[in-house]
Amino acid sequence: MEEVGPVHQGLPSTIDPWPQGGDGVILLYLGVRLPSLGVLRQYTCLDACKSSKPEFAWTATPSTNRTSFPRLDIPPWLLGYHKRVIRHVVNVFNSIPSLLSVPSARFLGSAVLVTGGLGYVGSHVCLELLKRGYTVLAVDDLTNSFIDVVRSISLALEASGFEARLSRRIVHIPIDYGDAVSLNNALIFYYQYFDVTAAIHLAASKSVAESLKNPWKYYENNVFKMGKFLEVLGRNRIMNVVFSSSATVYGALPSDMAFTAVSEDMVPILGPGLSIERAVSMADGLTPYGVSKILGEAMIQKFVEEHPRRRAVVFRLFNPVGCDPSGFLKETPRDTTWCGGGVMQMVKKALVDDDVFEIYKGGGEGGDGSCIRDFVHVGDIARGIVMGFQNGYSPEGPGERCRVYNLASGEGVSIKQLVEALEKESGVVAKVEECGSREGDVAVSIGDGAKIRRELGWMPEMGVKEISRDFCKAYGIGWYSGETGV
Ligand SMILES: O=c1ccn([C@@H]2O[C@H](COP(=O)(O)OP(=O)(O)O[C@H]3O[C@H](CO)[C@H](O)[C@H](O)[C@H]3O)[C@@H](O)[C@H]2O)c(=O)[nH]1
Repeated sequence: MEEVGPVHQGLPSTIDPWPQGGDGVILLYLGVRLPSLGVLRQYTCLDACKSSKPEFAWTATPSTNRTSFPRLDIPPWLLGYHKRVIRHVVNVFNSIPSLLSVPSARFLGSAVLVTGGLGYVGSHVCLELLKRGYTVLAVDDLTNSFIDVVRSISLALEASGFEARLSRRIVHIPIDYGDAVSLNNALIFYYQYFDVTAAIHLAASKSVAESLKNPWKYYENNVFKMGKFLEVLGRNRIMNVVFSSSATVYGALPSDMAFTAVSEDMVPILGPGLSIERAVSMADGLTPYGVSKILGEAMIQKFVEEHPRRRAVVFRLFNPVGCDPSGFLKETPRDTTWCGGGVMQMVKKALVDDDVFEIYKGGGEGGDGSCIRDFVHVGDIARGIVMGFQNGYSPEGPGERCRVYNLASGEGVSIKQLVEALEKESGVVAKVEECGSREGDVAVSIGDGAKIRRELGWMPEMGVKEISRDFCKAYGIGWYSGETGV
């Protein structure tokens, strides 16, 4: 079998592997030789480099603050011969400068593992963790994100008035969260520096429509890989887990209950007392994406049951929208067809590129003909997730070791109302067209937020106005086209 190569091997060639550090931000290269991993390349964004602390002075020296290391290129004609032996020799040569730049192992405090850490919700969660002084290990294979997000997070952190401090750092681990061997090796490596105490699992394929076309991708990415991931967490004794599930587990409600705000107990987590058949009948009209999330929740429950010290919080996210108020951090999906083509991106096309925005039919009787969603500002979502993660440690927290919460505002907003709010905030009028309903869409989705308010004290701080304002600011739409941070 082919030896496991460098972990960034599968990345598209368009990615600049050596991004430049921004103003006041130094991107640090850490190269480490691990037995089965080849040369593991990490980019560490250390705001701490600004610190005058002597133990970090080395990070700013010219030898480590460079954007590329000398590499030995293998001529193609040589590749055919004794491929593995040659690669091994080359790796040894290549690892010499890396080894010279690695600090001696020392304990730098605790860290939180965030899968999908450079994605839309993930990057905002990383920002929230950094604001609260945590070190973040962001696992992200860049299939639906870009390396530049690390820099955006740093800029947003600075813009939010948080001074760069030694205790705040984000490390990007460019691997697939379901690649158990690489993840395990990365954790073994980082345990030299950090005590990885918790994992926030956000990585997933997330399009309802795509899951109908290609269900196997959803079972693979959201279920099978998650099983391997939990096994790695168990092996590395990570006891606290937060899992982002979705409102999609509720499916569609009967028409006489269409405007009911769904509560957590309407679809409990699958377990011995609740079979999958029963769950599917409770949540009518489930899509493969919905099933993958129901199974994910069940796996988290099982993970917790297996060890008395494990705790988990499952969040059912309603529609995350908006951007960080700084304007530096926004949704930058690589896949703009499915997992990045949410409603806001579609309205943006109409506002900026003069496209026609298609309003899908839904909403039920008494509505305005468009679907109704419970939109939650992504900053509020991130704050809720971090509150849940912190509460997981708290002995005073609610007794159950695996808890489930809706991350919902409790208020329904129609798509037409959302478009109006964006038009008002930007000063641009969008061309719209009313169409038939979209396959897999539920007409109304509103979550009951009473439980999370009661137990965690979370409630959204921003509504549709702030969502529209921050979105227009981040993308420089209409009146915001001259703003900084765009
Ligand atoms: O061009 C468009 C795009 C969307 N919509 C409408 O806007 C609403 C939101 O659509 P999104 O595609 O943004 O989001 P969904 O509600 O379909 O899905 C979202 O919520 C789900 C939970 O219900 C999952 O969590 C999923 O990952 C997340 O993207 C839907 O009613 C849809 O009909 C339009 O009218 N026109």
